[in-house]
Amino acid sequence: MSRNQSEPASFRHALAGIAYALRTEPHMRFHLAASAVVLIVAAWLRLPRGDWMWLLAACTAVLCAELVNTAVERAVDHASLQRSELAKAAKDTAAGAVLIASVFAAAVGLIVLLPPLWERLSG
Ligand SMILES: Nc1ncnc2c1ncn2[C@@H]1O[C@H](COP(=O)(O)OP(=O)(O)OP(=O)(O)O)[C@@H](O)[C@H]1O
Repeated sequence: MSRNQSEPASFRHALAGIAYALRTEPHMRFHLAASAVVLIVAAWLRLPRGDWMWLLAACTAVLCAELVNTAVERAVDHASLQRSELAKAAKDTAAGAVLIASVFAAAVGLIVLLPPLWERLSG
């Protein structure tokens, strides 16, 4: 592996990593679909720019956490498929990152998206 790889090559590898996670991780597909729905609803509600920033931050946090979680799972399994306390700690900690990002995203959804959505649907 070259340490001086060109920018387009690095970009291609990053896209390949995202495509890999989408192909192999149902959670990643769910988070991407949920992000798309949230952003479509935000556009429909014509939310102000400040609200968009929160929603984009929440979607980005969840997708990045899921990518890192997938990377940790693969790296641990590549190192050894044997069960160990350290392997468990690494995977559980990475899963914790996804949980925290998901709770943040749910809170942002409740605070930013729910009130205007409720208003639109009920009025
Ligand atoms: N080598 C291992 N040694 C000890 N415990 C492990 C090991 N591999 C997995 N585990 C435990 O099983 C849990 C599930 O691990 P796994 O690799 O199956 O990920 P997962 O929960 O299926 O994630 P995803 O659904 O995102 O693929 C881990 O969080 C950890 O607690």
